[in-house]
Amino acid sequence: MERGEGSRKFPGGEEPNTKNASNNDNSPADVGPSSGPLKRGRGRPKGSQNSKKSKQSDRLIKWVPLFQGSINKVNQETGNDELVSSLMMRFNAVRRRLSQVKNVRVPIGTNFMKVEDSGEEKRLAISVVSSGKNADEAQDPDSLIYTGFGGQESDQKLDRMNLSLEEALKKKSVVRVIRAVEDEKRSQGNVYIYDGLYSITEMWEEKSSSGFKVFKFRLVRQADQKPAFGLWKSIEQWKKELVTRPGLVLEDLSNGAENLKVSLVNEVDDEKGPSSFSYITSLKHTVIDVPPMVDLCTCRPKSCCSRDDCLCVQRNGGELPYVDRVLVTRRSMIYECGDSCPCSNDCKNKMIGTGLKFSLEVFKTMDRGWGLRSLNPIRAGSFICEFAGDIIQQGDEVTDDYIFDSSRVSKSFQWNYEPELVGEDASKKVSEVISRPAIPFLISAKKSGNVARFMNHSCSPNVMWQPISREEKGVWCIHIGCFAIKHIPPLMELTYDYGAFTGYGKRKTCLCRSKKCSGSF
Ligand SMILES: C[S@@+](CC[C@H](N)C(=O)[O-])C[C@H]1O[C@@H](n2cnc3c(N)ncnc32)[C@H](O)[C@@H]1O
Repeated sequence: MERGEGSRKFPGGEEPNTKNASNNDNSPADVGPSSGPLKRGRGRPKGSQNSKKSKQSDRLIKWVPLFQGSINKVNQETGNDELVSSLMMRFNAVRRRLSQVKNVRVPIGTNFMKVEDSGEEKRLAISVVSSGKNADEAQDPDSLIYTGFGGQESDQKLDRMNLSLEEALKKKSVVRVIRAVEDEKRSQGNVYIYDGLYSITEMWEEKSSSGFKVFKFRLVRQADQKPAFGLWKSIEQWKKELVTRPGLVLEDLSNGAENLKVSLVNEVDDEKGPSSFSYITSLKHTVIDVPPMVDLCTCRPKSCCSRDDCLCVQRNGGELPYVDRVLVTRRSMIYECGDSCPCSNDCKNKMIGTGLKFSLEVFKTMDRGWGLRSLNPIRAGSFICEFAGDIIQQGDEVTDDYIFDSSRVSKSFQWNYEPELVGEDASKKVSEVISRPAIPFLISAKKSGNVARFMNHSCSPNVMWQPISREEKGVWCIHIGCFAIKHIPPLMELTYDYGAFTGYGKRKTCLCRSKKCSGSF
């Protein structure tokens, strides 16, 4: 049944393509990107256990003008992709912050609009969010049988949502469908996929397992739409049996070096793989953090990772950089617990060296050689991989295509949350500017490297890099961690901004196809 499933919690942020339904009768609107989130949900009693959250929402309403301040009138009218993307990033930063305080709900149900019909006002269903919990809904990518609304302990009535779905059937109008799949990374979570337009082709009544009348609606996906939910279903199958993946060249490019297989796929031409290199999982030579730090974390195993006890966490301004394995604040340097810290490997302040979290795929692009993507959806802020390779000494001649240069300046973007938007002290703001290290460092992944060497450049990237320092055998060493800037759906190419050309290597013409492409990198 759909009812009650809206209370599923999503710590750590929103899912790719998640929609929040306004006018949703089923579950209270909450913090989310659409018009719904800032209102208190209808039917939620004042002074209930949600009142704390309502206060938080009220605080948000107060600060909305600040949020909108940077959008000029023309853009408010027309919008544009870049602006929407940047707004979503700011919104998600606030959401990440609020998720640290309280979990976030995604409503399940139907969205409707009011229409005039022969002088009568009617409700017409326009979108449906399916939980996928009902056996009929879970499997078929081209259709689903949707259960109507009503209590589980009485007959459903032909009113409100059920009436709006019946109206869409009568009018032969389309509904937008959002379908859920289980989030394999979080036992309590779902990922919501926008699956395009469906028609309601049939409606009937039947008895539920508890003996009450329920309405059922058959929804059929309209033809000639790109697969969305269907693609996720195919990916589920490939992950179970990699050999079924079309274009598979190699099951594991890392040859067992990584904790998860890195598949190699070519659906474009006959090339059998990239030129050879040694697969390593971390930086071969370490870069010593300057100035060297001598203090090591002294916390005891059980108390490690907390704000007060852990010296490493205190170096991060007293805040844990990761919450639920998601990077919550980007800084010039993040200090992780290291070799001499007494904490275990699942310490909340350790990310580097903990292995891949997503099934990654190196694939042949149409025109930029090989690229990298994931078979799993990736939440904004998730750690993707380290940039592994050899450290190039200053003064060495650098000519290869696999250079990571920390002195390149990338386009700035707003990723950290803005304290004033959640009513917090503005002085808590952490600068977005990743200050360039005193001695810039260069990594070459030409001879030795990992999956990061396949990440192509984009002027509108979905991955960012973050310097991370941790103690290894008594010295503090810098690593480069790659994190998702946005929620990234499966099979979307992972790209980062290489930054402005500094003279190392060759300047190249950019083929990223972003609307904001600067032409070269
Ligand atoms: C670090 S490698 C990335 C992996 C590479 N595509 C491969 O096949 O091994 C960087 C090189 O990829 C190509 N490349 C990356 N991003 C590109 C872009 N936006 N436009 C054109 N070529 C790109 C360029 O040849 C660049 O020197």
